[in-house]
Amino acid sequence: MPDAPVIHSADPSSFPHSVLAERHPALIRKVRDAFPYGPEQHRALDALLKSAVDGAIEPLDGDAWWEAWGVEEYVGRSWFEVPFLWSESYFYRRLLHAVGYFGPGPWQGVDPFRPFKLAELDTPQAAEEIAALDRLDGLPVEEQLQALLHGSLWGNRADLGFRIQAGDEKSATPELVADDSESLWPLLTGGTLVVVADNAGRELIPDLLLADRLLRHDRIERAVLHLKPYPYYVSDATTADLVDAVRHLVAAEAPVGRSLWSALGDGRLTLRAHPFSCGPLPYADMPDDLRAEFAAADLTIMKGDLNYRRLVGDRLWPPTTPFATPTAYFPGPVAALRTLKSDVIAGLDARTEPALVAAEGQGWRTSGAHALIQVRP
Ligand SMILES: O=P(O)(O)OC[C@@]1(O)O[C@H](CO)[C@@H](O)[C@@H]1O
Repeated sequence: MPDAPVIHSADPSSFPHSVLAERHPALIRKVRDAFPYGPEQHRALDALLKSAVDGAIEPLDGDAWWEAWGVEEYVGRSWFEVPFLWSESYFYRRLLHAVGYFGPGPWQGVDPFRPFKLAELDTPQAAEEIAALDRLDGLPVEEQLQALLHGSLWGNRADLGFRIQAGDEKSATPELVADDSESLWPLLTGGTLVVVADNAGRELIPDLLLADRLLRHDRIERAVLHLKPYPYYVSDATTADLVDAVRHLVAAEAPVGRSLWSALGDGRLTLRAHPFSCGPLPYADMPDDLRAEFAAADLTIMKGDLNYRRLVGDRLWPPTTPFATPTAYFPGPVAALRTLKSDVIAGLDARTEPALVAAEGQGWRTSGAHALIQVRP
């Protein structure tokens, strides 16, 4: 595979630098304000705040996965010197340690982001997504599925980490910078669809609506939903968030709630929470068991910005690099549904990037105003 520079955070004018220097401290303060933590956690959060801005990577004692993922190699180096993908992921691990998530103790398993995720389920926008389902029923199946695909795509804007920093961007240039959806439908002919989920709440609900319709119309026999094994990037969906979402749909008396409940019960919809889903590495480095799962699927859909970074590698590709190039290693057909919230991009045609730059400078890469559907059959 051709190489492109790995993204780091050292340049103070860069997007990754702003995530480490601004987004992470703001998030620590937000989490601290949301819970009546004790003195031990306050001390640990203060220490993390200091470390994240001007400290060095410390060991994560007794954490076998992180030892395998290179923590030893980076110990003692500045957070800003190591790959951006790695240091961000490490930040979330450290934040969970600071609040006692891994225990033992009374705060073990208490998700520090849960209040923010739950609030999302009660927004008017979430209610509108459910109400819109009734209007879909009268449409031809193809149109229903296309509408739900777009719902799942744009649901990715509902990312709480991103909204700690960003405004509500509007764009003058076309919203979809790449759209391979025509190559996606022929891959859904009755087999297994893997969805590697991203955010809970307003992104997970449309993902579930799409999976339910595909099952109902026999476009797939089985869906496998990959969730995070622990809280991550603020709003990433865990099993607890999936349960909240399905219970929310049932409580709203939307028939899809019961339909999902029974699909979970009879195995047409199954859940996974692989440790690598919270790993700091690109999917090119995935372990063999995960590779075998993706290889067995008829299609894997990667949701969201972080999964895109991990799929193509967190590198500054020339934007016209074909999507098939950095995804060539992936063991089966793969699609990315993503709103653009970081510098990484591949698979644009020759006219798109100059048009975006002329209209918006480099802001189009990170504003969340644009999205893509890319497929490598
Ligand atoms: O994966 P998601 O939820 O779509 O986005 C995650 C995100 O907000 O976090 C990173 C910066 O903190 C970027 O990759 C991206 O903007």
